[in-house]
Amino acid sequence: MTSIPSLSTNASPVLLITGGAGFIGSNFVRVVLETTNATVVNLDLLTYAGNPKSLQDLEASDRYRFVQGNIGDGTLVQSLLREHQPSAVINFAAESHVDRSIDCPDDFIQTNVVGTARLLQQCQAYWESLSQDDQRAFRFLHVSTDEVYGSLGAEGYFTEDSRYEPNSPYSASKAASDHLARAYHETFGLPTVISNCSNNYGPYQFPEKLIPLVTLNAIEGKEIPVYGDGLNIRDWLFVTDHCHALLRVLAGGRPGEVYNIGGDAEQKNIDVVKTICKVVDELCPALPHGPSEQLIRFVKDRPGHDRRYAIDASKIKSELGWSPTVTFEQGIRETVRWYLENGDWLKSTVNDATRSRRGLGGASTDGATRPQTRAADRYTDGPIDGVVTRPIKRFSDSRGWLMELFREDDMDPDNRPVMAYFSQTEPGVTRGPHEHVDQADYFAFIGPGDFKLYLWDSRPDSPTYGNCSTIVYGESNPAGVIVPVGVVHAYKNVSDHSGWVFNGPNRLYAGRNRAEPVDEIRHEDQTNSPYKID
Ligand SMILES: Cc1cn([C@H]2C[C@H](O)[C@@H](COP(=O)(O)OP(=O)(O)O[C@H]3O[C@H](C)C(=O)[C@H](O)[C@H]3O)O2)c(=O)[nH]c1=O
Repeated sequence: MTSIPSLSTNASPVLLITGGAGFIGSNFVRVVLETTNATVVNLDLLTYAGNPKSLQDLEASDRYRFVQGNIGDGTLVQSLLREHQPSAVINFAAESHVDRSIDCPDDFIQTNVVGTARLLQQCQAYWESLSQDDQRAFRFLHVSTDEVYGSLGAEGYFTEDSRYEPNSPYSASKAASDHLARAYHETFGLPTVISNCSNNYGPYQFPEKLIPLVTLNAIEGKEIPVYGDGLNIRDWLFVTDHCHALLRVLAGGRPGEVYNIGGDAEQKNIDVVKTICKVVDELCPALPHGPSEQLIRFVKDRPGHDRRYAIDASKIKSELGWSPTVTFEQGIRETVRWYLENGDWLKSTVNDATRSRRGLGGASTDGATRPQTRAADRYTDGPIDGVVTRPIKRFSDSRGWLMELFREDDMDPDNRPVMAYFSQTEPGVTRGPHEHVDQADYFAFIGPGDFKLYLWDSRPDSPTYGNCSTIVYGESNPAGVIVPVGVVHAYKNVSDHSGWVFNGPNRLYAGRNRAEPVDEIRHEDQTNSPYKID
């Protein structure tokens, strides 16, 4: 049993673990409860990558307490510290996916930089309130990444003395948080320790990262995106090996020090992908799509893609007696098997937010004024936020009847039609999937007959990102529809007659002679696009 220092006020150690519902955090909580006598308070905001199901089986334990909340919430953190009197705070809470940080850096700055700063501030105040003995026992362990060191060439390794050269918004935000943890030690004496690890893999990893994403796509027969030439190198660390290393750092790491944690398992990405494909084929011989390797697609490279990461872990090995125990081959097999056996966990994860994918059928990202839409890897049936359906109203008097599609005063001013056109659609004809770039699309299917409307939510910031739905409109369901910017849509005439579609844009063609297009309609014409309906 690993021995972790406790405070004089507690019989056994109490750990405040932040981000404990995420991938590494949840594995760490499990390892702590299994191999120590510590009690865990898990503070996690439950963003898209945090899943309470990862720890559901531990909920009954009297050594485990879950609190939903933000590390940046000073009042909450202060009350947790006062109430539980932890002997250590282990900070896993972070936004961690490089691709997301490229698409949307703000959350990374907010959580990783501002959040860590606020957490440190509260920990500092708490630490100052402790007795001298308890101050000596206390640790703030900041869990970080080797990406802060930038990219290696073909030779060499990252050591604890390597220069910080972060290349992505993610690694820059982690670098900033490392500097803050270091500064709190240097300036205020808070006993902070920083660990920088290589790429983790194993159970409970959100399927946006390479290994779970490839595993799932191979199982489901979906294309497997490999960025660039596939020759980038990562050092792979099995997650439980990492957790045991962190326990050693907690028990014996010296305040103000940095420990690099690596798996001694350098692999080219393409080799990782091929190994996963082989293991999937072997464990699932009956898959209909044949050798999984045929799903591999080389796609556009990640911007600023670091070429190689490799860690020299000799400090933690010699000082704290830790070494990785799981080989890459064993770890991959165990991971693939876990994903095959844990469909329920996966469903609970990917229903809320789906795996990100750069390069496969994604909408182009070259225009700064365009919305940041991105094709999800997988779409699941579900409602789509912001799509509005309005019944078509029919009014009549002695002069005849009138159909009203949209009423100006119950529409958003941005969507009020200023022009209109009708188009005719033949039976069986599909209008190609497209999205509008700067204004909502609103239309009504007039009939005769029915049209099937297909919708895909491709807005990464949307609460229903990754959902798709189909709705039949027209004769059997007379309605007008408003489709927000960034929701890809297509429609197909499913009736036996030609039918009419009314479209009411507010400024599709503006200017003299209506010749100048204002809104841009972007068609999904990439061969790998998931937006296919025939
Ligand atoms: C998702 C994906 C990735 N890749 C490539 C990009 C990388 O060269 C490699 C691994 O990518 P991933 O996004 O899984 O991980 P890294 O960008 O190396 O970063 C990871 O390891 C460090 C230490 C952290 O600190 C990050 O939090 C963690 O996400 O595969 C592809 O080729 N295709 C894909 O679909």
